[in-house]
Amino acid sequence: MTDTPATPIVARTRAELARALSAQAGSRALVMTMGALHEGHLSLVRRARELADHVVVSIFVNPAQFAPGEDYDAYPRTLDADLAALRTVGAEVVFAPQPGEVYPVPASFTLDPGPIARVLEGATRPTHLAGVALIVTKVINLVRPDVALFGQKDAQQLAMVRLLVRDLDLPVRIEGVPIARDTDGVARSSRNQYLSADERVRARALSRALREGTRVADEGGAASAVAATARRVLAAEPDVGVDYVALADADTFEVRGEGDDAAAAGRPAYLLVAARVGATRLIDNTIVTPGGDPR
Ligand SMILES: Nc1ncnc2c1ncn2[C@@H]1O[C@H](COP(=O)(O)OP(=O)(O)OP(=O)(O)O)[C@@H](O)[C@H]1O
Ligand SMILES: CC(C)(CO)[C@@H](O)C(=O)[O-]
Ligand code: BAL
Repeated sequence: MTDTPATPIVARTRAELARALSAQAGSRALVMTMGALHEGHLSLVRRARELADHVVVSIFVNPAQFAPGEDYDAYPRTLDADLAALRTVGAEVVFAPQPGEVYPVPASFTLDPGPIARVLEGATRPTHLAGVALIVTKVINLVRPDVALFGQKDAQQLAMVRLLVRDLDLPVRIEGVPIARDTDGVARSSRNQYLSADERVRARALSRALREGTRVADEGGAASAVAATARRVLAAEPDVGVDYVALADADTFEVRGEGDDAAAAGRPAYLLVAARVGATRLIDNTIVTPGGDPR
């Protein structure tokens, strides 16, 4: 008998979700997304299938994590194509609610992730990670997974989710999944759809900056030299506006400043970049281990 993956069951309400979950026995993995699925998302689902008997994917463009003026309305919504893609990787249940189902009354309760929400992504998007924390908590409570998977592309989000689970004792294991890249090095991202052909070429500067920074670290360069090299690569690309280039400790996500070279030497750190290519804001990162050479 051939095992043809079925089209996932789509639950649009909490009641439909509860019904779909009640039919599952065994362990369950959750992959949360905002849809417009690409190979990065599918790699999370494939890994989820290795880790649990059942996989639930949420598709929800979460208004709470967008500030006024950001791209909440423009964000691509492609549910039919998403379901077809999920069929190929064997996700069984898709939770795809409308905002009114998830936030049924004007919500009064908020979550403050603390200092991690105020640096880097949080400096540019001050309410973003609080909005992510809220939806992650809610969907984990609704789905009750054994394991939830998040991409390392959103490294700060992953670090924040680990803190959330630790601090609030959420009964779930968090698994990070490596960044999926296109053949030109660009990290897969739903927002890549916004790029013109010319901008798409310019977007390569982000991963190039990470590669150059990694080279400097591998040659023994100190954290400040690694960051300066990545910054130079981005500055050389026309029409690319840098929000930040930074290093953050891989364990604590403590952001390394000027003068932290000695503390950063020999410790794995995220080298993180955020930049606007035309009107599209992209992020990327890699892990480096800076040395002690200030250059
Ligand atoms: N290239 C990628 N590699 C690994 N994980 C990814 C990648 N892109 C997204 N993810 C992960 O998929 C999950 C859902 O992300 P999301 O739906 O926001 O996709 P996205 O492509 O990051 O979208 P956006 O362009 O809005 O940032 C997150 O855990 C995110 O880190
Ligand atoms: C985790 C998430 C699905 C919450 O809306 C979102 O922030 C994302 O797609 O990374
Ligand atoms: N992947 C992060 C979701 C956001 O930018 O809102």
